[in-house]
Amino acid sequence: MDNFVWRVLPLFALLVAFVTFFYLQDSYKAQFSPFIKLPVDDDNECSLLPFRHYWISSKRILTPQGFISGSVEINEGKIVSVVEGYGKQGNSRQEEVIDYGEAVVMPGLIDVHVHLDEPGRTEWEGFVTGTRAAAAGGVTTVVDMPLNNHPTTVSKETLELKLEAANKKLHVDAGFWGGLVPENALNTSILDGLLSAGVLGVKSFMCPSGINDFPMTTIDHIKEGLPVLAKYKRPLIVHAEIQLDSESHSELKDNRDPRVYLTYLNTRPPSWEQAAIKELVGVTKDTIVGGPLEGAHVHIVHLSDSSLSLDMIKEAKRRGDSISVETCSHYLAFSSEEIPDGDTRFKCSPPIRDAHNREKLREAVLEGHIDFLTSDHSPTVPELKLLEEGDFLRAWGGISGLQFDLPVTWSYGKKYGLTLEQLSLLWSKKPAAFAGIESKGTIAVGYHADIVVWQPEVEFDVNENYPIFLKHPSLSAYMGTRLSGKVLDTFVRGNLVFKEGKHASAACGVPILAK
Ligand SMILES: NC(=O)N[C@H]1NC(=O)NC1=O
Ligand SMILES: [Zn+2]
Ligand SMILES: [Zn+2]
Repeated sequence: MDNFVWRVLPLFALLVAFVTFFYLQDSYKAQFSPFIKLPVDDDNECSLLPFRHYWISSKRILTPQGFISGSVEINEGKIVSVVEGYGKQGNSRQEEVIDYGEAVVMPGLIDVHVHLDEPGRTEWEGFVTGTRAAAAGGVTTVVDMPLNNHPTTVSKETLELKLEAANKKLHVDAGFWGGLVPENALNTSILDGLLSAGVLGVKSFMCPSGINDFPMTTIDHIKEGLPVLAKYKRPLIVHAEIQLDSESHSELKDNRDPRVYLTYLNTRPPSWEQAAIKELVGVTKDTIVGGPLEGAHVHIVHLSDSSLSLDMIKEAKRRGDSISVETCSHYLAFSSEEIPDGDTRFKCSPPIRDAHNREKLREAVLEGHIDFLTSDHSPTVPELKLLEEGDFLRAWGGISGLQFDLPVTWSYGKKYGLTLEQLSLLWSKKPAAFAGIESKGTIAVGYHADIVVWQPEVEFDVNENYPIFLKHPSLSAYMGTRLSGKVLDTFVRGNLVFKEGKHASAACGVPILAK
């Protein structure tokens, strides 16, 4: 008997030591250890805060009922109470209250249109740089596009590659769009597999995408895909341009200077957007309640043309089609007249059009005809932007903007009458509802504590000294501009992931998969 005790006792002691060690490790990591209450060393940590239960207080907190002065109580990543009255935090301990004074506390931005290009083209962007820049800009969720990465995300297997590539690299949360291409449109079991695997919807191009393994779809391919999407109640998002090579454009070709922006602008007239949208609204009429495509939804990405294209979308909405539309920061900020010769940072498709078009687009935003805003962050390597040659015709089309979503749309928006309340709906609540991630985008009880704290009145210059966290800061379309709206701190599910220029060292964003 004695013998037995002496044999078992050391083993038992060893087991207790092991269990205690791992318990302490884990609870230390998760920051709710009952033993350790000291501020954590932030190396390898998700949050720059030492606690999981705390209060954020401010005189300007944006809630669904408007601005309040008060505090938001956060516990384990969620908002557990919103209390009116500045300085009243119930029975909180002083050190667990972060007081932001006059700074605005707002839902984090949700940018549902970014190309982070991983796997396969990390030299263009990548999950680490892209999501660090997002966090620095107050963007707490991104939804990544199925192309510019290689292979493109067009099947269950390629989505798995993307998820593998994103593992431990996300500094904010990320959802993923799949791609609708002829192959999976004509073999809907592949499309079914992609949707079952959790993409939030699928994206297609009605013109060449610029990426070889992402071929364009015609309206017939789209008609094949929509019933499958209807079954899952997930949107089809469309790059709506159809290449029309009219004679007047071929005449222009002989005599054109590729360094002049107008040369490029003339190659992609509004009629391209109009042709695509005309075909799309011919299909969305069947999405009305009781129609043969009920449950399907079509979303038009990056609308640039604010004339006939917008009229057709408005008319389709009026008759009850399930259709929505986004525009991007750069179409609201810039006009073709201002783009300097050779400055290919501003090349994108559809192109940035003239100031009159921009005014009408801004009006449409104010009047609620544009459902939400995105960046269409689509960078590349400097060599493909051909900045030296300044050749608008051959340069990569895509604008780098992700880090500046908030200050750009605010700086220009406030000049044409956009309010902070409208801005927040356009960047948080509406894109959350659209992408089916409704646990996000609002400061109210039960929602994820995804929050940006910023100072709308503070101006700053975007120059070589400004910390841009993207892979290629020099490609930023906002380099050289003065903007209003300084982001102080960013919280993702309660983790303080960015504070006054510094990131939490661990990447604790999670992939968002549709069920
Ligand atoms: N492939 C890709 O990212 N294309 C994007 N770039 C752009 O300017 N418009 C787009 O659709
Ligand atoms: Zn596009
Ligand atoms: Zn895009």
